[in-house]
Amino acid sequence: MAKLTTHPSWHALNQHQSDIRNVQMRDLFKQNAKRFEEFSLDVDGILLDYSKHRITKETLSLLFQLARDSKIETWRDRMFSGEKINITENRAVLHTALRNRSNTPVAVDGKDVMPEVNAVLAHMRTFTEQVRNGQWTGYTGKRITDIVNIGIGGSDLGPVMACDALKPYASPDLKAHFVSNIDGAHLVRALEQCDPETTLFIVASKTFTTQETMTNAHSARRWFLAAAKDEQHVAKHFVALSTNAKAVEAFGINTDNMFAFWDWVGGRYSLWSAIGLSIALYVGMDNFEQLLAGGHAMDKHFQEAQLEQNMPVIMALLGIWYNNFFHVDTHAILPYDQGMSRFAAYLQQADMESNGKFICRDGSRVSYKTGPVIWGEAGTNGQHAFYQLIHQGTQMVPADFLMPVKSHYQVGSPDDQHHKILLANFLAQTQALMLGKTREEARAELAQQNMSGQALEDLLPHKVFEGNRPTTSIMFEQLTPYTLGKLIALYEHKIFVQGIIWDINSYDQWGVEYGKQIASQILPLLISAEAVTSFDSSTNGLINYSKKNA
Ligand SMILES: O=P(O)(O)OC[C@H]1O[C@](O)(CO)[C@@H](O)[C@@H]1O
Repeated sequence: MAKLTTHPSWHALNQHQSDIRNVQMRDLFKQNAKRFEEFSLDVDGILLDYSKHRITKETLSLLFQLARDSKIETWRDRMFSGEKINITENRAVLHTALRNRSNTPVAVDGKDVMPEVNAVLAHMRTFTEQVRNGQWTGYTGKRITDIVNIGIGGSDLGPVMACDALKPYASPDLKAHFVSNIDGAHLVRALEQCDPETTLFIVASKTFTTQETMTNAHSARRWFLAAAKDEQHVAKHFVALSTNAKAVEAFGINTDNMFAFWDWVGGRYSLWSAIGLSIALYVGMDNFEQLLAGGHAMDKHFQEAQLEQNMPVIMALLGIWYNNFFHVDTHAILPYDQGMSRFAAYLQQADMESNGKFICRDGSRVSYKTGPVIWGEAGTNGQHAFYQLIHQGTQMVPADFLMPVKSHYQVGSPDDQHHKILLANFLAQTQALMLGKTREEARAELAQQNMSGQALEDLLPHKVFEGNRPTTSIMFEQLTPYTLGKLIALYEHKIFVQGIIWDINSYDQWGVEYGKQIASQILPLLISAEAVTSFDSSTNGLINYSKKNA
């Protein structure tokens, strides 16, 4: 593939950026009453408003050309067809097969994976129904009341986020806990709320070797056996979600109670697989399948819509526009829905572990910026924390605002004031960020408040908002399992498109390994009594301080 920066569209975008960088969005809205209609898209109940961006029709057409120069459509088809596009691990990238509700054949190494996918889904259905209807009991015959998912990264963040988001669909008889951190506090605090007789542990690990997960799982097993006494009872209380049957067996979990998935499912793309078992237990298998159906609907849109009407492509290109042509460093995810309060954390892994890379697919170093820092918080909490910087800070922070029109929670009657206030804030923020407040407007406002003279002049500069700060608004009717599935898949494909344009492999994560390697060298040294001198002086000093004060 030709180097990104040599594409004519790249040069044209650089030139175009210098032509329009001072254009004000407020003027673009004044000049074109149809700006919203022209820069928004409604796909199967998800509305994407990208009119509050520093773009014109020309910007978009250059960006679409860049996507075409990067052969997005070809790469997309290669991914969906099961080609091994994860070149450093020689693996296909097929999380889309997990939610392939059309059940069309998808081949890896010439073999259709759909029968296996469907078999695991059927296993999940049988098991979740047994647990939820009380047929599956603990070792004393009591029904399961608590599930504890033990996993980390992709084996945790997706299930945590989805269970939180879909709480209105949850069974009132089942509480879900998530333990990820190796800090013992995480496990202890979860176990404090559980009874060994009625707790089911789900050990979720693709590799079944991850230090945090295996240590937590062994400690949970000890906690359980301290009460249950007999190893045979483990079978009723521990199930595994993994690709590694040998390690599952070695842990002592019957492989009948193992829910499999495959190496072509990346950890951060795995909530659609058996890793979603905690979601299926919590909200029921029908709802889990709705989540899959939503993901599949977005897959079809991504595959079938032309680039100009393609939601993930548009979002990816807007990200490229700011990242590579305005040189911004971050991207905020701001859901106005309390249930989505873990959505930014989920996308942090999905995006940053995928696109935080400086090496091109051919092994050379990139000469442009790749993935931004992803962060965020649920509205309106974020407003009272970091929005100040988004409004008046010195750096541009493009942000996605997400909001359901209807809430699951009606508070107060006759009309739900909470949700209306939330909606008003959502709408106000994006408008304020776009419009800003000019010196003249601020002056008039202060005068109206009876300020004048030097006092007014002193305060005036602090009251000015430059505006022109870009936001995307994503609205949908209600946060249902189907809609959540669509939203997650939307972001997954956005990440894919950006990775292809940046010419990096979005599906490995070698960067995570290095820290793990060093931790394994340090661990034995923490146990010995001798002072450590083998590392740099800072690391030696910190190790020796911790030993002295242990
Ligand atoms: O499911 P596993 O194998 O325990 O891995 C957990 C996580 O660790 C990582 O490899 C690195 O954080 C992630 O990609 C993965 O989601």
